Amino acid sequence: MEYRVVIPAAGQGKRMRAGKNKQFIKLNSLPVIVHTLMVFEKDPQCTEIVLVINEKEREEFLSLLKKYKIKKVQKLVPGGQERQYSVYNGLKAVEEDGIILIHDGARPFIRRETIHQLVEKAHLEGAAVVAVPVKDTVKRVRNMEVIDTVERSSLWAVQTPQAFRLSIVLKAHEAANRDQFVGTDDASLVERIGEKVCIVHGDYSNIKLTTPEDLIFARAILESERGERE
Ligand SMILES: Nc1ccn([C@@H]2O[C@H](COP(=O)(O)OP(=O)(O)OP(=O)(O)O)[C@@H](O)[C@H]2O)c(=O)n1
Ligand SMILES: C[C@](O)(CO)[C@H](O)COP(=O)(O)O
Repeated sequence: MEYRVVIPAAGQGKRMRAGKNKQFIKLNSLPVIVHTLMVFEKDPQCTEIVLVINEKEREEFLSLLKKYKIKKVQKLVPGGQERQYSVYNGLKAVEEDGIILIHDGARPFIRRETIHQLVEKAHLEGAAVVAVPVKDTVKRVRNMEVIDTVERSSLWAVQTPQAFRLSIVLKAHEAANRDQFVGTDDASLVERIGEKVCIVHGDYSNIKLTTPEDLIFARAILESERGERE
């Protein structure tokens, strides 16, 4: 089942405190964004990658695409102030209907088999996201005081990719813009217009590189899975 992917990579990486966009940090001599792009470049079912970037970094991204021979990125689209606006700019650049994945450039460890399960689920149901059961106890807190404990058995930590029929996720973004709603993921925009969103059980290793310690985990994941990743 073919699909296209929008990869938002236009953030500043403030929480990483690396002094540059975390997409350019090297893991085993390859920039984070190249690890991520390669998963889709090598997947025969992926027909197009739309990469959303900070315009100030266009030359740096173009040079990486050339150096690593990443051919499926035919569109480099400018990002926005929020991740949601960057994703919307990417979605508007997709010209054909079908299944579209939205995947953070900062999540380099997504597995092809998970992507394919997700695409199938979205094809059947309209929307599906990768998630893992929460391991910690989660509490609602105000002013550093516990308000209540959230019952854990129904809690899942949602990651990306998030997969949708293009028409559904475009409608959801348009509604969010109209209502000036900003969500932390794309599925929340689809949920709020009443569409069903299904879960595909992913891997705990599909981490989002957000804070410095995530780089330690990332290098350990690469070491532990050396040679396994396609
Ligand atoms: N305005 C934005 C914000 C984020 N992203 C992208 O969305 C993904 C997830 O966002 P996050 O991990 O929060 O990245 P940053 O926004 O760069 O991190 P920070 O919040 O620490 O600055 C990243 O690949 C990031 O580049 C984007 O394209 N446009
Ligand atoms: C979309 C996401 O990766 C799902 O877990 C997450 O919400 C992105 O959050 P961020 O603060 O924009 O990184």
